[in-house]
Amino acid sequence: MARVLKFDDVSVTRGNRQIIKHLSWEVNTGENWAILGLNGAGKTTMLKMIQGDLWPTSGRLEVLGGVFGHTSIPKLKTKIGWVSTALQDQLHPGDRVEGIVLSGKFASIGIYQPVTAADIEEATAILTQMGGTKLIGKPYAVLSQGERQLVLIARAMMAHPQLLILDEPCNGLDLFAREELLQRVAAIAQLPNAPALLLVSHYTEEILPCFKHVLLLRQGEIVRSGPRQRVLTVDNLSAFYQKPIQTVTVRGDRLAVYPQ
Ligand SMILES: Nc1ncnc2c1ncn2[C@@H]1O[C@H](COP(=O)(O)OP(=O)(O)OP(=O)(O)O)[C@@H](O)[C@H]1O
Repeated sequence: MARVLKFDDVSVTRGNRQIIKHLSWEVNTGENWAILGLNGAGKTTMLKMIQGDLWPTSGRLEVLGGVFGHTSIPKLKTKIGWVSTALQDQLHPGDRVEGIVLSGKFASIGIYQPVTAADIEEATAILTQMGGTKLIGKPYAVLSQGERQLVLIARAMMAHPQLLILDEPCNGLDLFAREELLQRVAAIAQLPNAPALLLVSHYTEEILPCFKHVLLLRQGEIVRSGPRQRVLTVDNLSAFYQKPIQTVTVRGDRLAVYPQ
């Protein structure tokens, strides 16, 4: 497949307000993108569209080779991994970690289909690979925020996704849990059959070097998009936030941004 997704003049209207405005954007195979935007910019709306939970009011949207209106959304969902605190809210508190990971195979909340011994083996292997062996057997409700995010990533990987959406995955994580989670994301990017990664974050320092493309979204419109070196400049970011900012480069290629 040559490309992962393509927004072509996509708009979303709610009431008399356009919350996504004539958005055109393309993610090609092999690209990982980060999306930055202040609260209310329309990031969640974009992600909901990509997963087929919300349809464009106008325009054309293509995700993993399927054009909305001509493709099966339930089938599409099985190819997309989704990690977000919104998904955490939908999980059943009493479900055990291994069951949650297994449910990723069916893109369901809970398991309603037969599970094979190979499935169980794979879920255990994924959890082990991610350093989550100690979580096996624990109910979801008792997990820390960092552990919950780890389980969601493992769940997403269970489906062998072609696209992995990370919607503010570091929300609520302490300093060390955040770095740990980011390193897991970096490891996923290195996998031979790595999914395309789409990260939504409020913090530029979470944009790991594996995210070589960045989109800046403001009030439903793309302000800038393209290779990170061209987008993440002091001038662009000051113009984007409409406030003077200063930047500090941390941990190699990661950029921390502060108001001046
Ligand atoms: N169903 C809806 N009806 C009316 N307005 C909506 C609806 N859904 C979203 N909006 C509005 O659209 C705008 C974009 O919302 P969205 O949740 O996509 O922003 P966001 O960039 O994800 O914000 P945040 O960073 O706070 O999560 C917001 O102003 C929101 O109030």
